[in-house]
Amino acid sequence: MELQDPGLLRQAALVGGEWIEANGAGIAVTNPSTGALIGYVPRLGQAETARAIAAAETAQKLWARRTAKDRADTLRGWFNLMIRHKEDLGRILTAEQGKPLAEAVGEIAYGASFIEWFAEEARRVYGDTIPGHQPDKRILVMKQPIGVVAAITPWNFPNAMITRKAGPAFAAGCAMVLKPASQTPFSAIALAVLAERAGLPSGLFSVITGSAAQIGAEMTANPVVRKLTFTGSTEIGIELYAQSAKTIKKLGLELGGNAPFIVFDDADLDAAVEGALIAKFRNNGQTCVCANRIYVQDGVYDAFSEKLTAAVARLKTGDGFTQGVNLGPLIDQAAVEKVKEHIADAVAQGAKVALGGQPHALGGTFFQATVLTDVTSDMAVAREETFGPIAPLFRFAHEDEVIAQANDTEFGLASYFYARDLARVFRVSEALDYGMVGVNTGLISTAEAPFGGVKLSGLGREGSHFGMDDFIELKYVCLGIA
Ligand SMILES: NC(=O)C1=CN([C@@H]2O[C@H](COP(=O)(O)OP(=O)(O)OC[C@H]3O[C@@H](n4cnc5c(N)ncnc54)[C@H](O)[C@@H]3O)[C@@H](O)[C@H]2O)C=CC1
Ligand SMILES: O=C(O)[C@H](O)CS(=O)(=O)O
Repeated sequence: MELQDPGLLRQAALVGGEWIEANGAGIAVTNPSTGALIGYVPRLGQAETARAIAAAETAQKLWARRTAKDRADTLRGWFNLMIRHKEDLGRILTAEQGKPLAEAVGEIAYGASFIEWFAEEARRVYGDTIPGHQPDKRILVMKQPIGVVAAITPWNFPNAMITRKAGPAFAAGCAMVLKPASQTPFSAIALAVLAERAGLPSGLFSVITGSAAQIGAEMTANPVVRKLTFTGSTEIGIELYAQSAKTIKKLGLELGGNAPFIVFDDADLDAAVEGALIAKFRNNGQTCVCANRIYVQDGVYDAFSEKLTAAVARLKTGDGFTQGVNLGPLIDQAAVEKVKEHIADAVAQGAKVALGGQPHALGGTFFQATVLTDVTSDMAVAREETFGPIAPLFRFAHEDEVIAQANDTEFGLASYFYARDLARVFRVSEALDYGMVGVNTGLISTAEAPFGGVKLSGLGREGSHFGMDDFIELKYVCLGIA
């Protein structure tokens, strides 16, 4: 891989301030576009995780004693390095995850924005004084870092899902032990290389590669870990939630989604098509906030369907390093099988393939961008998160009908709708049972806003000033001044 700074691609893990080299063994990391070997990372487990947690406990105490300004300055230095190296970080990300290079570099900027945002938030963690309940009492409320944080992150945003956690954690004065996804560890390792260069103290940030079950077991059982923050499937989130019960950890869970995307009769159709393209096809449909179900009101169904199909037909699928490619490969063969199953199930129940529907001629894990029409709520694609490039169109007649359909899921992460009537905008925003609502936009994720869901989509919020709270404990001090 051609990098301006080859030192960013390290075949090693960072354990308590010490680099453990893979030395040509361990977990092989391959390019999902070509199958080519990128390199190896060490196959570590419980012992190394325990060592990293112990080092984090020591480093965190010293880090928390620094001034907020000092922590902010270090984080800003990390941000500056991420931006300076964003092309290299993007190339590493495209190589191991597959998304088009422009989109990968965009993720680096998005990921860096969390470090920038929380460098600023670090200096605004304010406590409270409250009028005493007795003449000789004074009440203080202190905000202190929760301590050692364990983080487990997914392959689909191998940079931003880490910084969305590391930013507030380090800003608050915490330490972090991270297990990245085995498919995309090099993006995490490159972040650790830059964190060291930025002056993050040794042991404060560890990146452990290896057995997810063993590493996760230590993270959830070790009482030194006071918070676990996880982004990934609901299935694994539930497992980790249960594993954390015995040590009563604070949990941050960013889990699966099943986002509805609703187009009302009064929508701006061209804007709705543009919004549907980004909400559905960003990262080739491999995001938890992707539009999973597209509901179109009767009066505009045919026009919207025609416009969307024409726009999707213009999307180019291919290797993320090829100029002009919009959609990369799916992450693995299992993802391809799930897309095929959803299409086969829908067609068997009466849906029609308006575009695509087949594995791409490029082979491997490339799949045609697909538009399905006449989709109904009985089909698997309506109930399960596809995590791939299928745009299923559902027809509806009335507002209350589509709200009921949109909310008929155990997930509650992102939702979207296009309408111009102001009363409708408020009615529908309030009625959708989701953590996030995009109105007349298909792209809502930003460091300034609280990202997160309800129901089986998780717990807590990441980003915005709310994002600091998840890494802070409140301490009530009752002062007797008699
Ligand atoms: N809500 C959100 O922000 C996001 C949700 N997701 C969801 O995750 C799924 C796709 O991402 P994946 O990475 O395949 O999810 P996944 O849940 O299989 O893996 C996520 C992370 O958990 C680790 N992991 C897996 N089993 C584990 C165990 N037993 N103990 C400890 N760690 C374990 C994996 O190695 C990876 O690092 C989709 O359902 C998607 O919706 C993915 C990204 C963001
Ligand atoms: O992992 C994901 O899907 C991200 O949470 C989506 S986003 O934050 O990049 O929108």
